[in-house]
Amino acid sequence: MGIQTIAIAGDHASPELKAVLAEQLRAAGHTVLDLGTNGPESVDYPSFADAVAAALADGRANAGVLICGTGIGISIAANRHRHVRAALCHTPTEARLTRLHNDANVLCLGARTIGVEVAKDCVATFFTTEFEGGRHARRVAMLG
Ligand SMILES: O=C(CO)[C@H](O)[C@H](O)COP(=O)(O)O
Repeated sequence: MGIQTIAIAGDHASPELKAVLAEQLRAAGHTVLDLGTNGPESVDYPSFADAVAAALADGRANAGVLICGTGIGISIAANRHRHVRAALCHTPTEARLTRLHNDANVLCLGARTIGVEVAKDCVATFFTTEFEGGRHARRVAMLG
């Protein structure tokens, strides 16, 4: 995917993992836009999905990472936005295939369901894998 400006956000389940992944992304040369949350207070994951979607829409970011407890709710919320292709990944294989086949622009992770090292591998794979195009471009275009 090349060097990106990456918006990262999540709910109250996310801050610890989010900090690790933000540091990993910075170390890889990306610019990171941290849209919160950064504390343990209970917050609502759809707001953070909306914040990353807005950053993609207005050009503040080219890609995103979203984290909630399972990654499920925040991926559902993110995919309500037509310009977002959010992929909930549990393995680097899924992260690779969703870039190759779906041109996913937001990686979703579950802070309560994934280990830190696997999450880091997902991030590393997602942001170094290019969309394959070809037959997949036709299908991605059909997503609207
Ligand atoms: O995973 C999530 C959504 O898919 C949320 O992180 C989870 O629902 C938050 O739960 P709680 O308010 O009990 O901490």
